[in-house]
Amino acid sequence: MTQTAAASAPLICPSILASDFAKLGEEVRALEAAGADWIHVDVMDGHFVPNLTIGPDVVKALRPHTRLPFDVHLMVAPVDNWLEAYRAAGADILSVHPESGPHVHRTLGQIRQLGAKAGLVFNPATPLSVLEEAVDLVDLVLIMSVNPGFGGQKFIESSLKKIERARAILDRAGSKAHLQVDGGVVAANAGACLSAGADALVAGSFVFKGGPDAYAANIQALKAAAA
Ligand SMILES: O=C(CO)[C@@H](O)[C@H](O)COP(=O)(O)O
Ligand SMILES: [Fe+2]
Repeated sequence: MTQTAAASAPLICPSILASDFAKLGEEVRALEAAGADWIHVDVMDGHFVPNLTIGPDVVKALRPHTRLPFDVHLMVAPVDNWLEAYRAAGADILSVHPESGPHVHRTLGQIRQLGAKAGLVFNPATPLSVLEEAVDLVDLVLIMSVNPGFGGQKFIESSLKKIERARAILDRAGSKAHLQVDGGVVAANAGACLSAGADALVAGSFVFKGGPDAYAANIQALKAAAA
């Protein structure tokens, strides 16, 4: 098992999909105050995944509420025509699925040309062979530990082996890309994700449970998993 990236404190990336949508600005401010590292924004188009969520205008409206990076997970197909709008709205990281367009190599290049960090996302049944071909083009690899579309799902255990395999590919290539896990992440499996080689954890339901007064403790519980 490789430990390269997991040795330091993990990046905690709360997914605002689990927040109170009537108070999004407040929620983002509360997450920053509670010690979040990135704000994970799940963009769903009702086509690539069976849910519909956050457009670029919402990202733009949230931008003044925090200095934390916006980590935008695009579950949209075709995705290319949306990159510029989300970048202009204030996205710092734009992550795309290989299935969301015919030319993922070009898409990743476009994201970097826009001045954003480029992320590549792997669904549970998507093989990592694409990463072998695109490793030099990515700043972030996201392993989905649920099938995308909804928060609150159960962590798929076989994701741990996939995190290990992704870590091996990144290390072999000498890549400094972040390795992020998304879906069903809770304190009880966070340590295993980090031991497998992840350095960034997305968590929605776990961070938001208990309301704003509990955010700091919930984030701390995930960070403590690194120990
Ligand atoms: O991308 C997705 C789901 O498609 C995720 O970011 C979830 O929104 C994470 O929520 P939890 O599984 O932690 O509740
Ligand atoms: Fe996500």
